[in-house]
Amino acid sequence: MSRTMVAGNWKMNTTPREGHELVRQVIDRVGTPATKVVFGVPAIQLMAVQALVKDPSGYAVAAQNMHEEQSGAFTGETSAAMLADAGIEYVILGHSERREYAGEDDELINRKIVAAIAAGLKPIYCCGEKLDIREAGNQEVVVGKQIEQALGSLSPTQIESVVIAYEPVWAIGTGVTASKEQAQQMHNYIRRMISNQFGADVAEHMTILYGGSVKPGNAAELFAQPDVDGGLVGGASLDAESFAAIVQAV
Ligand SMILES: O=C(CO)COP(=O)(O)O
Repeated sequence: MSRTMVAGNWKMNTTPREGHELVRQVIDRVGTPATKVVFGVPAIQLMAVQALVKDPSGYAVAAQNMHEEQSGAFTGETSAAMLADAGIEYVILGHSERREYAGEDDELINRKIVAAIAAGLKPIYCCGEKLDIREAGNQEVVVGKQIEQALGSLSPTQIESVVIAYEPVWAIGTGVTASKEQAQQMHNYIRRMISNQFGADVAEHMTILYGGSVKPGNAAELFAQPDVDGGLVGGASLDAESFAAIVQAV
């Protein structure tokens, strides 16, 4: 099975009407994709977009967050079971914006990942270093620690549901992308880490996405790296033409 994927993370953008039009235009342009294509949409659009992507095959929907508890008095929150029952396949967890603005850390993200997998969802786990860490050359130590805390407790069966997205914080929304060498080096480090802990077969099948200013102009060279299996795309996923071009770059 191919491990490639292009996922859009719309963040807090698009009204339901705009989202509907965006998905329709992407499907119009791409048709049946040669890679898995995922729309990470605002909560209010999950079910409508899920209904839109049933046909043609190759598309799926991701939530952008969920709560770690199964149910209860958590006003405003969404549970893993709710997402799974709505037919949602993926959930983005640990995005740097949630770490920054909602104070999420890898201990909490680990609990969310475990809850997501238990409900049958596939977590897209985001990790990545800030600029000062990169400048000090400590990116592998920091990303390694994030992955250890968030994924280290998983069983070999649980880890098979996980997609990892490496998103250097300094590249998100800045227009500055990691070079293909920087991306490949970190992705290879992550794959070796997964191999050491969970075995070569798990590592070989794991989808590791790059995120951070992916655009039609840089997608092909990033995705051509042996350990870069596709992208998690923010700004460029909001434009059907750009997103379709990135999908076609895989
Ligand atoms: O955060 C991102 C995807 O989750 C990346 O965002 P940009 O593609 O806008 O840099």
